[in-house]
Amino acid sequence: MSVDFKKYIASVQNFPNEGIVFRDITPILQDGKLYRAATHELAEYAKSRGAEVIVGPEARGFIVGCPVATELGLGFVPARKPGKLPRETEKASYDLEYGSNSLEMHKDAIKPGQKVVICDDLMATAGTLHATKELVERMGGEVVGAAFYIELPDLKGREKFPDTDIFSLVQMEGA
Ligand SMILES: O=P(O)(O)OC[C@H]1O[C@H](OP(=O)(O)OP(=O)(O)O)[C@H](O)[C@@H]1O
Ligand SMILES: Nc1ncnc2[nH]cnc12
Repeated sequence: MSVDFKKYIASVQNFPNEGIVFRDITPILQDGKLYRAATHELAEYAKSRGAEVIVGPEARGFIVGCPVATELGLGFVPARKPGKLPRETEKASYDLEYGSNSLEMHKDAIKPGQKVVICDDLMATAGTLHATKELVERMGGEVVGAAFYIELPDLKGREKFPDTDIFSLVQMEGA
């Protein structure tokens, strides 16, 4: 099934801050066929990259990445916001379109040499991708790709990762 996913993304002006156009994927999630189709496209991509594990940043990266992992029979590793993981962690900080934050992963979550595809709903400035990739690499993992429902090309996230393969279902103009 070839789907025009853009039709199902809601654009909300001035959320969460003035000047931001929030791209809301919940209309995709609440339709079982669309959610499955989006998951399937990301799973085909991850398979083509030879993914051995899927990593997703909290929170929307869980919604996007977990079904990709289960479709492929792979494990899922969460990158969580600070203070949520109970065992020893690695931490990386990042800026995003509307603020800054940190992400943590359990230190033993990725095995040296393991091939990782990072999944998330959207790439804007790619600060989140940067932090997630840094955590994976600190543990000796290899990021073989990153997959998103939405990419905002005007924020030039892709240009920050000339050596990383990046896949997105749709590109949307504007910040
Ligand atoms: O490319 P960037 O500029 O880093 O922005 C993209 C990130 O921003 C959003 O997450 P957010 O931190 O708002 O968290 P949420 O998933 O918990 O809503 C989105 O889900 C991406 O992870
Ligand atoms: N414009 C945007 N819409 C939804 N999530 C985002 N995360 C960062 N920028 C975003």
